Amino acid sequence: MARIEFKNLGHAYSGNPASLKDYALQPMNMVWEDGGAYALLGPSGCGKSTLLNIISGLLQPSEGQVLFDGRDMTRMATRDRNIAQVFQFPVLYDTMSVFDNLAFPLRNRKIAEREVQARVREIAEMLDLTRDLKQRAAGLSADAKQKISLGRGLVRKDVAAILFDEPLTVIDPHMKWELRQKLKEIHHQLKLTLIYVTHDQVEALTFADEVVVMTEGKVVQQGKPEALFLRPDHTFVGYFIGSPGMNFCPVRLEGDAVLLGQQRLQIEAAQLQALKNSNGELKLGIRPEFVELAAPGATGAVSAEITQVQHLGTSQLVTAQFEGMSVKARLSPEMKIATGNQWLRLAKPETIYFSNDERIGR
Ligand SMILES: Nc1ncnc2c1ncn2[C@@H]1O[C@H](COP(=O)(O)OP(=O)(O)OP(=O)(O)O)[C@@H](O)[C@H]1O
Repeated sequence: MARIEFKNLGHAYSGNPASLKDYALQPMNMVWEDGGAYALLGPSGCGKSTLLNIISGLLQPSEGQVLFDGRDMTRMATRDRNIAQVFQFPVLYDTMSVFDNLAFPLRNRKIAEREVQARVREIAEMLDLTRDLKQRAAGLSADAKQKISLGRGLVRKDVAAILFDEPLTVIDPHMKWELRQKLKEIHHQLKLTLIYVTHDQVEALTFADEVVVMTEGKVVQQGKPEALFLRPDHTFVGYFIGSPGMNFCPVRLEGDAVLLGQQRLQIEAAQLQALKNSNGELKLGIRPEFVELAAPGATGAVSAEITQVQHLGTSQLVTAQFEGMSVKARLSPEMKIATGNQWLRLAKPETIYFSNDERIGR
């Protein structure tokens, strides 16, 4: 396994970008630690496949370098990079048995047959494929075939990294959950460097130790799932992670007063200072999980109109309007909540402030 490093790495398919907008991947520095389990998360078209293909060597970046353990691999062919890749759809030999499919990457590298036998059985056991080893791949379901593709990705011990490109797309929802758990377990057992591409936040947050969030060709945050939830660096992370995502309200300063529309909001002194120090477009961000009902005129609260209360079993999802803005609150299922006028506390220690969409302050 290897530590993978990007040095000023960027890619523009046109070859001559005039501005940052022209990059599929904006120039960046980044490190993927040896043995780390990473998820690369972002919406369609944000540059995930471009990044993965640069690591595997299917694509040469238009600028910068890719290093494996300090060695420059930027111009190295795919076959010399020692990367295993698992795609959305099964890639295997239908006429071969499951065993031979799993053994293929090892036999191809002239690994001793005794070692092949042992390793294939080990991986088959991990993926619950032991019973199917003698079967021909052709007769198996799409789920089972994709498990074999995962096994083929995991079977070699000597790879620099394993790249998964939305590998659970064809798997049915129940088994998806099981396989995600399996991959996590396998990672802990084998200590592989894994990069798992997905546009599904649940998949990313359950699989990875570190999540890398991308939008419009840019990595906007790399961090542990809790950090993405509690301290998003960018409004996109607040919006994309969580269900529903973070609430955002534009705020403005008038001297020492923080205004949301016509209402004045009392906030902590340190946060007020951070707002005063920044000169961009300001927004308050709070997760629905942290919004509270408050007494009229309470510190950090605004007067709002509750327009909808949805009972969701383990919580109630409340929609409220004020000053032309809409916010959601996730509240306890036992509370009695009526529609109509109600004060909501939005300024709390958990509240994050953004300037030009980037987090400021604490
Ligand atoms: N071969 C190409 N030539 C020109 N532009 C491309 C090419 N491949 C991708 N792009 C563009 O680069 C940007 C990033 O695409 P990429 O496929 O990396 O995104 P993605 O996040 O993997 O999307 P998806 O989840 O839909 O696969 C997009 O705007 C896309 O249109």
